[in-house]
Amino acid sequence: MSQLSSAPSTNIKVCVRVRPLNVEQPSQPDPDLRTNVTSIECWNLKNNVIAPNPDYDSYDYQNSTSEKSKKTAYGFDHLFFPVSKTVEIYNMAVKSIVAAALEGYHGSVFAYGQTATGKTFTMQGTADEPGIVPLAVHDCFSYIRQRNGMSKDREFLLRMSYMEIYNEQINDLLSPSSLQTIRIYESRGKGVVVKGMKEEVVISAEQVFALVAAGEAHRHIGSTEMNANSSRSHTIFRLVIESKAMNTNSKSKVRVSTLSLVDLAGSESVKSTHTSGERQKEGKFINKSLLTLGKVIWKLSEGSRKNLSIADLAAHIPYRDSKLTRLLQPSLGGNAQISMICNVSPEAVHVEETHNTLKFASRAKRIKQRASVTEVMDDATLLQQYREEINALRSQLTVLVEENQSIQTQLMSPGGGRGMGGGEDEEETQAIVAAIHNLERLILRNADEKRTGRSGGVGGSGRKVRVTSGGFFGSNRMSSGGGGKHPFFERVSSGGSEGGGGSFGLVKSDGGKGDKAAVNGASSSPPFLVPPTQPLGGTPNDGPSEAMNDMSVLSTRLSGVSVRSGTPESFSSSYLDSHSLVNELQRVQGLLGAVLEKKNNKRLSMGGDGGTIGTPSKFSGAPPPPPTPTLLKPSLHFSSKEEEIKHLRTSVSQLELNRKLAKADATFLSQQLSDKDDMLNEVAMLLEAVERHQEALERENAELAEALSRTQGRLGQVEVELMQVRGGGGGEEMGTEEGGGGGGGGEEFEMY
Ligand SMILES: Nc1ncnc2c1ncn2[C@@H]1O[C@H](COP(=O)(O)OP(=O)(O)OP(=O)(O)O)[C@@H](O)[C@H]1O
Repeated sequence: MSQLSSAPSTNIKVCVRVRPLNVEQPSQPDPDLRTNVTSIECWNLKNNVIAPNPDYDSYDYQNSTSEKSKKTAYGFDHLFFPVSKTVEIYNMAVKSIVAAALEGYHGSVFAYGQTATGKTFTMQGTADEPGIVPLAVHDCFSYIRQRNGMSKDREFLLRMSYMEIYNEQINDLLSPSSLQTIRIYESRGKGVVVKGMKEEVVISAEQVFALVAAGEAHRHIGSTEMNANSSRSHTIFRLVIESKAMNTNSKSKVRVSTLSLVDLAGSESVKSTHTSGERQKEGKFINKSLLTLGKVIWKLSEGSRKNLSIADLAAHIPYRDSKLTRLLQPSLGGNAQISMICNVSPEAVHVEETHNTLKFASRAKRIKQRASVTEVMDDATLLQQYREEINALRSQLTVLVEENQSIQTQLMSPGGGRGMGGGEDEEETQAIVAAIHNLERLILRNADEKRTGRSGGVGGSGRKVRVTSGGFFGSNRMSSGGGGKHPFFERVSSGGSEGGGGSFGLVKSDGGKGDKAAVNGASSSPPFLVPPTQPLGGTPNDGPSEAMNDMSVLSTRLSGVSVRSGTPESFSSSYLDSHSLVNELQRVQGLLGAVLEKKNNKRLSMGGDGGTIGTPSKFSGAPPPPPTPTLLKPSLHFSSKEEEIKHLRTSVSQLELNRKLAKADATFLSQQLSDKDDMLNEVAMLLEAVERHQEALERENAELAEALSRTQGRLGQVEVELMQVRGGGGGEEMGTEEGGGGGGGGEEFEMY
């Protein structure tokens, strides 16, 4: 693995979005709020600064807010007023991260804030106002179609996963019924690895939306007094992006990056949400993990302030204290471009929560990151595997075509049995062509306009397109709100799936027809608009023709390939545990093997010359075609029947031997595979033990550090007291953790 280029060290980009007071009837005192100044309840918003409104005179506010809070102002990279649209936030704070992710830099976007402040509204959006996730997904695909920037003349393979952390348990939203347990472990060289998460190879924005919509049906949502559709879990949508230069040899380096879009559950107090029972339990888990995230952010910001190196810092950051921070460790750990969108409510009743969010945001703003492009030269990248398989299939095709031609020539020659078997040959050849085509269509290219569709990106000038509705969110098992929480994805989902367990066209193989329908969004349900400007309407990659699709199961099974992977949160190179892919390829190869065998037999019966038939690919699950039994060769002459029978027997036993060898090979290989699995399990167990040990050591360390800092604090106090006793007084105020300082531009506010 090599780090190609490193971006300069930058601070996390932090912006704050103030939600409207009343979303049903948004009325604002000032029509031009975006760049102007306004007061909303107890807050003054001015450009990128949010400060308490000294004139706000409610009794509750005056009595419930500390004097210090009333005088603390906060400044950010961007402050979005209640009238701001999500697309503005996207353009300002997220778009560049998406572009960088496609160029090889890891990127993460978080929505953070108190419950009901609009995190999900921001991340997912509605049909009228698409959120960060749909906007980013659209941009990804349109970026690939464009022919400029660092991605010029590159080919891409994208795959997505969708997960939630609910009550400290990671759930795979793409495969909710899977028995596979998801494990996070840290491995040397690979960093934090999530094992067992399903990943779907994706080729269009619509496919991603359909998958997310399917995942939404399984997300935990519940009603609280503050939010009828409150997320009870943190959700992480992630795209893994592999890309490599086109037209270079197949072993060229592959860039691997990830784009993580995180919708955190909201912090909540039992007092305001009035939860009890299950909701209260969920709330505790949410608050606990957010507290750990707060600690991690605080320590990271302190580390950046003191200019500590990432390695020095890593040992002292309590990533392991929650699944959330563990999963986010690679993003927060330095090698990613990050945007944090902090959502707040302007209501006076939530003023203290808003202060807490703003403090969190201010700390996050101090964290420095240095992202770099990761390039790997590795067979484990899916892109590399696909390319090699395509090459192997192409070689087989060439051989097959040559074989066909020679058979045809013989058939056409006088006495050659004209017209026999032509249709079958054609069918077989096309089966391989379709298999190649199906693999090819999973690889997206930016230099092939015809293949990848038309241009136009989010916020750009392309035409709007319609996809179908047909939602199934009413069946969300946790939703108490009837209509579900996420109207955008609800609407883009095509082909409803009641009860959450049905098929979603794109992911399930249904002979290719589900694929096509879902990608095209074709259905008779009423249409609606998806995020602006994405010109879809058809498959971005023109898939194989219907005729080809129908010809053979070969051609359909490879689309929508799922990979269950030990995916790298650390974006490492050798993480693919792509059993399903390999199985699929083995199956295809098996079928091709059978095709070749059939062809061989046909040729034998015609008296062909028994030449080589293709090189089996490395995934070949079928034994190589049997050697041509020489007894049938016209050149052989036997002096007697006995001699012929003897020869026949030898040939039969030779064939039997070949079969046994092939079987032994297969057994040997599968034994090796299972040994490897056992070994991996053992290593995983060992790693877990080491991890536990490390955790214990870290806890011990943390306790010692705390004791040390208490002692130092006490020492400081003693020194101050000593100075006071001596009459020196010190004069200076002791700094708090927040540090004060700054003096808010001559006003009576202190900038946090
Ligand atoms: N900027 C906004 N404009 C219009 N409506 C908004 C805005 N922000 C939030 N809302 C509305 O407020 C309600 C609560 O928003 P949302 O569910 O997104 O909050 P949340 O922060 O995700 O809450 P939780 O943490 O409980 O899941 C929703 O009905 C949403 O549509």
